[in-house]
Amino acid sequence: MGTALIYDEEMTKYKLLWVDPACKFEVPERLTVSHGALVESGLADRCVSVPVREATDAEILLVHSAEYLEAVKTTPSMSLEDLMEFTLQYGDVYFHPNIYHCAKLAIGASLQLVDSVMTGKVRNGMALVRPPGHHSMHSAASGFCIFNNVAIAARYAQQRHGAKRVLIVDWDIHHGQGVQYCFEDDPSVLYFSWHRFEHQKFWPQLKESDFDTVGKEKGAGFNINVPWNKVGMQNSDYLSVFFHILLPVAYEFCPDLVLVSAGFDSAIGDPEGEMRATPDIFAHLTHLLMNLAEGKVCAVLEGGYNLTSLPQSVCQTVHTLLGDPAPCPANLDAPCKSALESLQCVRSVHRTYWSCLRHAADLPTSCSTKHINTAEGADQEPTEESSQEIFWPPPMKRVFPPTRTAVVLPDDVACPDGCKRWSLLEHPDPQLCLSALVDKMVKNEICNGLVLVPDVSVAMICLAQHAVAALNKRLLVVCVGDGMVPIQGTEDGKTLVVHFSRKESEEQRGKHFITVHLTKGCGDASGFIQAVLSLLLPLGYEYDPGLVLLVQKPDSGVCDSMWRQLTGLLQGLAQGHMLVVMQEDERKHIGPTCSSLLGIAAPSLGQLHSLLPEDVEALERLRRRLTPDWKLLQTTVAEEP
Ligand SMILES: COCC(O)(O)CCCCCNCCCN
Ligand SMILES: [Zn+2]
Repeated sequence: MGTALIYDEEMTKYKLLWVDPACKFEVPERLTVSHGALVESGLADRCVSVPVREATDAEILLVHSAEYLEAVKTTPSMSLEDLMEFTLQYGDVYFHPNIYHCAKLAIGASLQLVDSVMTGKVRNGMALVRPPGHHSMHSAASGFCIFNNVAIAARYAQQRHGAKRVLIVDWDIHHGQGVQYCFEDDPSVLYFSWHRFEHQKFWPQLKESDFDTVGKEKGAGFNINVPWNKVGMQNSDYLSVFFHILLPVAYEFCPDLVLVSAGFDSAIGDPEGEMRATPDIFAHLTHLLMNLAEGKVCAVLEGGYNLTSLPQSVCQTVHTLLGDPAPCPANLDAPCKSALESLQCVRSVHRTYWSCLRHAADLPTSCSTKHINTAEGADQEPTEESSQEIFWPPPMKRVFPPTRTAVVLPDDVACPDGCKRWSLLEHPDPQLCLSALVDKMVKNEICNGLVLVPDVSVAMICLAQHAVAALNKRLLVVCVGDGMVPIQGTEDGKTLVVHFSRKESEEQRGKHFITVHLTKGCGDASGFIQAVLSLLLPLGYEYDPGLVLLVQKPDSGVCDSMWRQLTGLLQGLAQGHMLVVMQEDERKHIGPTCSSLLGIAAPSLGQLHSLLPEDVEALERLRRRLTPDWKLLQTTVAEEP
């Protein structure tokens, strides 16, 4: 299944007709450079081009009032003076004779994308639109937005396609208050937004953009605000919020559709965001969402004003939507103190609504006091716009290996569609065969592989030794199932073993040999997925291996959908170089494993029940033990003594 790309140059045909410093950088070039980069890189040709259409009045009225729609309808025939007069009633937005037309196309593009994904015509997609939408409200334009594209798309997906639960992920650097207002009492739409806030000093300077606005009445818990109280947030800060807030909650919510308010003013170089996350981070943010809702992900452009990092970020997002392996995450280190403070605040206020956050810590003392007197900060100016030139390396070219998935199977087992059989014939010695396969992966001739062997333990040792010794690559070994893990020599840090087991392991074998104890092992989806999201992934991203070895021990009890989630999520590491090793009598897992290795989204796990209390305690004990060595596991600020 393909990736839809929806764009029409008509949406570049409006611009600011007078002087207004607040709106000066919302220019048509934002769209032309983004689309141009997709064409230039060959990505546009790999997408399914879907035409735009105009939204109907009924679709606009899903979110907006008739009065507001009627008012906007009068703008095409207005004189310049009338347009300026009309604009004055709203904030940080401008009107133009053609903006109503473009606003209808922006909604129509979003709805065409929803249709294409919900009907299964494509797997996922991106709509490049102008004007953006997430600030516009029931009866008001705001922040360059006329109509709320994504809010209308969410309501449309529910009414037209029967989507029950819709997740909106807003990674734009501004708070989409229009989306928040639209769904704040609605438990069927979970709105997640991070945004520059600076203790309410930053636009739109709303108290209700802070972490303690969680939704109202039945919608309580279904509105998640992550305020960035400082500029300069980096990749580690963004990933930490995904691992410790968004992903655990998103998997518990179990959406039928994921809409992304894809604003790229959260990328480095943007004059509005002033953050320092690099464009490749959007490859990982996108990848981490692609096993939700069976892969039904619709990204709709919001903001993004740096005409270099915007197209780079758009390309990173589309690369990943197409299934291309993600680049290795750029220089991750610890999340900053301010990010940790926000992380702890959000987890604390949401722990009553989400079982995956039940064990979250209390509000940090600093934040509760500062939280009381932030009102003082409201009237001050936000951080001065930095004038010095900012540089960042262009994202690495993402070359797709000639073979995506190689398989080593017993002769009597057919090679699954789309895979390439790696025959034992050329390499009579099975161990040599495995080593040769690893060599091809490291040379990027093969992306990933599945190997069925007589004895996983023997294979594991051989592969570990070869990968580390011969290839000098850091190796992450993820082992699922009880029993010994015969990997020696993790002391040198060249191998990190994470073992999911029902048995509490007595010996703690140091920082690089981690046993995750789950009462029911991998049989309990909610315990297992939470351990994967908030323990395994942070460890894996921080370790940044060159190769991932995923081993399924015999009778591990892991179910197909769980196994495919794990196989899918781990492909965000090591540029997708993952080798799955299973016992050769585990034939029923061959098909499901290969579909994940081929990039097909995993089935959803269903709405997850609460974690077992003993698992929660075990995971928290493990986190406390590991956090001094693994910074991305942190979820709280170190309390001042
Ligand atoms: C959905 O629109 C995308 C967006 O969120 O990027 C719009 C931002 C409007 C920012 C308005 N204040 C500008 C003040 C000048 N420094
Ligand atoms: Zn923005």
